[in-house]
Amino acid sequence: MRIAAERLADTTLPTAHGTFRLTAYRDSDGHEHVALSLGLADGAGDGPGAAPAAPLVRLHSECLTGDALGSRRCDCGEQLHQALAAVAAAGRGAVLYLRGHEGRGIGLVEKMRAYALQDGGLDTVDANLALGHPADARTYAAAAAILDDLGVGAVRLLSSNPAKEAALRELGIEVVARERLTVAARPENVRYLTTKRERMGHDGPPVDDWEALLSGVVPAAGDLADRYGALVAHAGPLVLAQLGQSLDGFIASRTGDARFVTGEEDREHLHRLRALVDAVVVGGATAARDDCRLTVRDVPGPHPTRVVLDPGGRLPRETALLTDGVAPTIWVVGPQVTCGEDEPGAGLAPHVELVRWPGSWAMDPAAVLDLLADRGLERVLVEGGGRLVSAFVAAGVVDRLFLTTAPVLVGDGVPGLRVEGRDSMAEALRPTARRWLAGEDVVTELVLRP
Ligand SMILES: Nc1nc2c(ncn2[C@@H]2O[C@H](COP(=O)(O)OP(=O)(O)OP(=O)(O)O)[C@@H](O)[C@H]2O)c(=O)[nH]1
Ligand SMILES: [Zn+2]
Repeated sequence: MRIAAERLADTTLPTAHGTFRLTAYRDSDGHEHVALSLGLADGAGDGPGAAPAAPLVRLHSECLTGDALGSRRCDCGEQLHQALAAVAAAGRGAVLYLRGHEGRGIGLVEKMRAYALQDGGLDTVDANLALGHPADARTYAAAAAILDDLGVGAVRLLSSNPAKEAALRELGIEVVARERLTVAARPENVRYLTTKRERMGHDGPPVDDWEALLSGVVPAAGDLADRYGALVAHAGPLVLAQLGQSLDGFIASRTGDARFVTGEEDREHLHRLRALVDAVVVGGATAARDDCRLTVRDVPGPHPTRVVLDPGGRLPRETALLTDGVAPTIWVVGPQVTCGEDEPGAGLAPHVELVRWPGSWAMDPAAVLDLLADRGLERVLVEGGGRLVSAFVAAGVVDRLFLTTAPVLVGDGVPGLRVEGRDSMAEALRPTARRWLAGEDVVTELVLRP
């Protein structure tokens, strides 16, 4: 049964989008709603044969944080303004501002509790469920009653939510079309937008799969979801390793020329891995030889912290990692290394932290990972050179190894991955493998730890 919505006040409201008729209602639950409308009375007078097109209508759910405070966690504020602009442009229609809908009907305080759970990793649906609420507790009877009062029996609905359309139909309002409002995906809202699409049946424009993965959401299907979804979904510490080598197992020629063993697609893959981890680790000799930057350039995404394991302190002071300032760099040197005339680390750029490897230990992989974990860097990519990656693999600390092979034969040079020799094939390492083509190259992903 329709909740009566009583009309209590009628006035006008000049806004940035034009001057609307503003009508106030109270429903039988005590919620006070407003309708901002334009041209509805005019349209009603068109008479038979010249029936006006159904007006543009938005049922806007109250969202204090988005509508009034400009929150970027959701798309509500932008949708409200787009809807008002669309109705103004059409010259005929209404935006119903529905109270009691805050937090999809669970109220402001509960929505903020849900946000706190989302800060801890839950998505918007699971956060509601964890608090004992339905994913969506809104009802639209008051909205239908208000439309009735405004003389609107058929609408072109501004929404990406098919459930709203169905609810209005149930309540006897004809929905002749549904038109979507588009809000730009941003790092802060992409997870929310993706969850609405993937879990709440919204059919707004798709959020870019890579943006979704960067925000921790795994799209339902697609190459990127297949390749990187498991890494994104993996909770807790994660150690990845990656090497690009020739088919005969070299990462550089015998003069150290490493440009370029694998192709552009593999480099893009490497940049995606970098964007998905907290830190990348390289050996000092490799960093000195390649003067690499270890940043994310081929795809959107954050740069990882760069960690150079350099027992001999060979990294030249003018190298990009120590001078470019674009991402934090941790330079781990052996206990005996002197870094200049003065105090260790004197004169280093502010983005560089110098760590002296304590006393007698070798830079053993597990201890390196502990050092990084102490700094909150738990998702780590070990990316070169061959000896360093092999040492991490041999230490049994790598979860997944991405080994790209390029159809090139180098004959002699800097070796890529090396594992301990076995006497028989039966003893050889044969981990679960997945592979895909990256241009001319083959990426093989080996699952070393389940
Ligand atoms: N519980 C909860 N509510 C939220 C969250 N983010 C936004 N909301 C509320 O969701 C409501 C808006 O609903 P949406 O799901 O964004 O969109 P919709 O109204 O279903 O669909 P559209 O018509 O396309 O906008 C507002 O009342 C917001 O307060 C959240 O993370 N948790
Ligand atoms: Zn909102």
